[in-house]
Amino acid sequence: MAERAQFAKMNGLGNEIIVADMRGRVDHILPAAAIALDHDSATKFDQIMAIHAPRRPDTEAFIEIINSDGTQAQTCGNGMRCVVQALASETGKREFTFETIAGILTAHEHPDGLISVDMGKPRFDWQEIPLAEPFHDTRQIELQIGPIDAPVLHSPSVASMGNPHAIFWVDQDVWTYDLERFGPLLENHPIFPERANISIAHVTSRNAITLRTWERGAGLTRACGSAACASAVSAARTGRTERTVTVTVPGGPLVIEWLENDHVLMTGPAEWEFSGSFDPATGAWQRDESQPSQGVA
Ligand SMILES: N[C@H](CCC[C@H](N)C(=O)O)C(=O)O
Repeated sequence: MAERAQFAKMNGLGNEIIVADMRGRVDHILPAAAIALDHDSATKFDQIMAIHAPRRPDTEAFIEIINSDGTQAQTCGNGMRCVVQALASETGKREFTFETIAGILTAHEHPDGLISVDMGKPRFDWQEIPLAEPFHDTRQIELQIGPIDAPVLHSPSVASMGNPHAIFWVDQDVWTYDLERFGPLLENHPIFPERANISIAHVTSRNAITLRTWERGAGLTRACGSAACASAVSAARTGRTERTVTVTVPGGPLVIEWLENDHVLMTGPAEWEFSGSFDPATGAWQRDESQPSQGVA
């Protein structure tokens, strides 16, 4: 059995996050441990954010992101806010620079407790999303689901926020679509060689979008920060909205700003639930006896 690591169960607008403290260790959280934690109702999660010691001197930490099916993700906006809240309460710092497998991210905590994450630049090139075949205009690609002559969802915009996203635009309430049924089919469609996060987006004004997401490797979630970013930039780029929008996901609102320097800034809350320790090899865990701090260590 590996030595136990500390974790905090948190959420970002209902996106279920485990922030795990893997600093000072050489092991990594195994897929089997992630799957075991997800199968326990108390620790059921959408992503684990594993904080490892920095690999680069200009960063606070290297963050590994693990979906509930044990696969890795390149980015997780809601999870990054949880990491910031955990480290801010541990260190008193408010500004952070992190490394993920997708690159460098910066984030800061505001005095009111909301957290902004600079999610980097969106990418729209079909090879970078990636798609399996060339589409020169990714504002709208040929893909549909449902009867051929009356598709239920069709012509999504596609974008990468480090991870792949497809956004289907609808003009009715997003809850009227059976995303639980269509999500897995679209996530695994051959057009997406690395699978994709699948969202349904309803633009309700020049500054507002309502969004539901079926996440790659995690299924239906109450919030997906990178999908909120991908839908905001895709809405602006197709002329549907301005560059600053409130994206309301099932868990609540996120403010997304597509800045002049092409970076996408996401602002929203994070919430601490409880802490414990776990075995990164098996997922066996226990709750801390006392719950004094809101940090992760
Ligand atoms: N919940 C995350 C996204 C996780 C992405 C993951 N499902 C993948 O790309 O595999 C977010 O807030 O951005």
